[in-house]
Amino acid sequence: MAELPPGWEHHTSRSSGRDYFLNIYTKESQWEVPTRPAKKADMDKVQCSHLLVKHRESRRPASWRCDNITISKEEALEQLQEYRRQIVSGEKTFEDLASQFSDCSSAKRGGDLGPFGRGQMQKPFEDAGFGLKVGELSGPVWTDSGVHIIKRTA
Ligand SMILES: O=C(CCc1ccccc1)N[C@H](Cc1nc2ccccc2[nH]1)C(=O)O
Repeated sequence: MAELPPGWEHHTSRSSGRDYFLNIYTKESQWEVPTRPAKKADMDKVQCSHLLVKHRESRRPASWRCDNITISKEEALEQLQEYRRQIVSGEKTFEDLASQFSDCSSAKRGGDLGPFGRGQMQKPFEDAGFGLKVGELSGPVWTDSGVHIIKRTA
């Protein structure tokens, strides 16, 4: 492979055997051979994944998992705290539980919401996300959507 622009690593996919390229700053990967230096994560953005449990008072008490969510706020919190315990103990991974149980469409991507800046997400979520260090897991965070645990990934 010709010399790569700065900030990229050349990898080979274990599943497909295809070459791919990893941005060493944002940990994002791409199939296309990079032609420009890898962009650094902008400090005014964070990247988070989350696991959302909705309840009957959620702004939209429905999701890909359930077309009519009727559990109480207390029950949602109990479920979320059990997921958090399993993640912290190492019994389960965040991505596995978010993929299976999150009431947000981001469940399809292990809970990943992509990078976001201030002013994009509901305020309690934004403040929690910007308050985390990379790799850190939040406690329960309440928004109009329900109750979340948030993992900052970049
Ligand atoms: O708003 C969305 C989509 C969020 C999303 C952003 C970027 C990529 C993929 C999904 N879904 C809501 C549930 C929900 N409420 C949230 C509040 C804050 C952050 C993420 C959230 N997810 C819902 O489904 O009711």
